[in-house]
Amino acid sequence: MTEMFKGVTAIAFDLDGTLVDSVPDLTVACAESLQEQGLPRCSEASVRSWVGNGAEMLIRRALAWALDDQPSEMQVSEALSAFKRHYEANLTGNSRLYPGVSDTLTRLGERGYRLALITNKPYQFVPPLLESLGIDAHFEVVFGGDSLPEKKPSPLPLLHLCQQWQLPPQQLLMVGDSRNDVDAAHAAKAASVALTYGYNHGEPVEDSQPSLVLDNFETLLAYLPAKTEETIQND
Ligand SMILES: O=C(O)COP(=O)(O)O
Ligand SMILES: [Mg+2]
Repeated sequence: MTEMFKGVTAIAFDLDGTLVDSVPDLTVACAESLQEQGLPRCSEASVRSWVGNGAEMLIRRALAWALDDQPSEMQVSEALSAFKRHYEANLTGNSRLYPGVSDTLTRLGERGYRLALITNKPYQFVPPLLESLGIDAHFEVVFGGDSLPEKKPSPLPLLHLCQQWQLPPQQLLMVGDSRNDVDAAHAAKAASVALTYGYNHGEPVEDSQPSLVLDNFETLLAYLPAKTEETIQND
């Protein structure tokens, strides 16, 4: 199984649902913003199925649920700015890294892989969240959902990273929890690992046909052995 990702030299990680269980704090911010609009508060289970396509889409889905109708653009913009205000005030109170994340990132770095973070979360929240969880130093490059003109499932962030690192996409592995990550990897012609514990709109993530499905983050280590100078040059 160590041959499976033989050509891989760089790994891009998704954030929410892959490295961190952020839904408890997203739920508070989302529920507070609905309540400010005079609407019912949403549950954590609902947010778990709405998250994954960025903050604006999360708010659109929450408003559509609370109104039982499509929201106006004015409602979206008001609820979105309320959401951002609440989320910024409490980014990590109840957000936790999944088991093994910190050690596994350290080991992968030691093994010679270049590590990047590609999330659909608005960029303004990403560096403070990574710092507060103590994992910011692992990533050479960090893209948020608004860092580039398109976000996942577009392949653009992955292709942009490859261009920046002068890497053929075949050398990139995308590790995520949702079809947005897997579809982006497929479209970029990169390999993908899908983790089953995250958020995938209530559907099994294996349906999107990733290269590999794993139940635990640290199992990645079994598939990604140390890169020697020779393998890096020959890849
Ligand atoms: O903000 C979101 O929708 C989630 O972002 P991520 O799963 O791409 O990290
Ligand atoms: Mg995710």
